[in-house]
Amino acid sequence: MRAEVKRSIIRGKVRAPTSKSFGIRLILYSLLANVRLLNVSDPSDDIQVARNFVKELGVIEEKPFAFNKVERLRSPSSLYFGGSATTLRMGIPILAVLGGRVMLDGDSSLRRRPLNAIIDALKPQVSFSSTTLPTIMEGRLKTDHITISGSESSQYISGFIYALSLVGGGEIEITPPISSKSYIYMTVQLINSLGGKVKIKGNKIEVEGSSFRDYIGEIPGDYALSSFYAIASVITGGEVSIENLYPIPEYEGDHSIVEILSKMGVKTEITENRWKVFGSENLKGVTVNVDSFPDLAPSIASIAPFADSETVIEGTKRLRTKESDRVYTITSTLKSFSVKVDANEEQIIIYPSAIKEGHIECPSDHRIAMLAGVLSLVSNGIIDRAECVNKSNPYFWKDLISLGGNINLIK
Ligand SMILES: O=C(O)C1=C[C@@H](OP(=O)(O)O)[C@@H](O)[C@H](O)C1
Ligand SMILES: C=C(OP(=O)(O)O)C(=O)O
Repeated sequence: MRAEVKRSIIRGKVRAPTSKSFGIRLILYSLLANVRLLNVSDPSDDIQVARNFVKELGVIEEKPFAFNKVERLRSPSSLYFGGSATTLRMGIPILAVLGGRVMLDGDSSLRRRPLNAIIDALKPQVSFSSTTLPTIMEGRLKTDHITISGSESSQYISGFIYALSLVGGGEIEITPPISSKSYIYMTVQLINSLGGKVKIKGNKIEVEGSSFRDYIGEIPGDYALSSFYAIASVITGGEVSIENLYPIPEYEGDHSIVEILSKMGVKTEITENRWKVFGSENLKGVTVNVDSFPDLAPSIASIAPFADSETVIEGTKRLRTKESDRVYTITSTLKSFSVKVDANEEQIIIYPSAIKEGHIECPSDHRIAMLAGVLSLVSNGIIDRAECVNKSNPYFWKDLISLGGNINLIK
């Protein structure tokens, strides 16, 4: 699908897209208790992957997104994870405690992404035929003390919290540096809010056996995905109100985008579950390390060219192993819109620029299409393979159109 985007003013009210991270966690929680999700009508690709995963393990979906926990989970012989590294890397620890022999695979994007840390952590009890997908995983994890590197992905650690909750508890020792910490906090807070007993003690996480409460409720809104709507309103001279978000917790995370944009000069107001954005007098560049919340890099890159000073995105090393090599795809997308940008191993530097019409093909990375879509609302632009946004937010183009976006979608 091609999205032809013309200069627009983005303004109005919109419901936040549901959070991919919370959504996957809540679906995986059906391995521990019954789950009823009340606000999923058109699931994203990654939510669909998580839904299929729990059903392959034996969870019963009584009706759409109404999951019944089962006493005895099964070990499937093959599983397909699409492009969802969160479901894959949280799923591997769960499969390890269940034991068995299973072929794991994913799409071409997921096949490029590393699994070294989890393979090292599980040997010799669990073996893998390859260090990337497709791979055959065989064996069972018998120990309740795991040591794993924290520098590749936090998703493994979130997965072990679920896995140890399944088998009555244990301890995770994380070898520093610990990246994407905010997602570990998200997992701990969610599990503890539902009856779990998980404690973070320095670089160790203690998981106690527990009885878990059922979850009946919505998937909270996603700040990182909503930030594209907020930024689109700022750079096109509009105002938006984004509903159905969660109250900002004390730990940093995707919700830190609100503070980052405020520091750049964006006028915002946060109430209980609503994020109101009122434009900005003038935008200032910002220096921000994204190691704890890497998904914000494309969002920050979409507003940075409009600031009157340079923006430095630090902690970018692990962006190379996301759905695309995001150091390359962020810089090449910005350059296709005539933005002045530099990059090295640790940083992306974006300079004030007068952007011009751009044209990209989505590089199998939903957030890069969103970056290009937002820039195009100022300079005109074309995004081919625009359906790639469905990985996390199938409403992206429709929401922008409902907010005044002059966008033509050509199948
Ligand atoms: O746990 C999660 O929900 C996520 C963790 C992050 O990955 P890493 O921990 O690999 O950085 C993030 O990039 C991903 O989009 C979602
Ligand atoms: C990296 C991302 O997702 P995942 O790791 O789940 O593929 C993302 O949503 O930007």
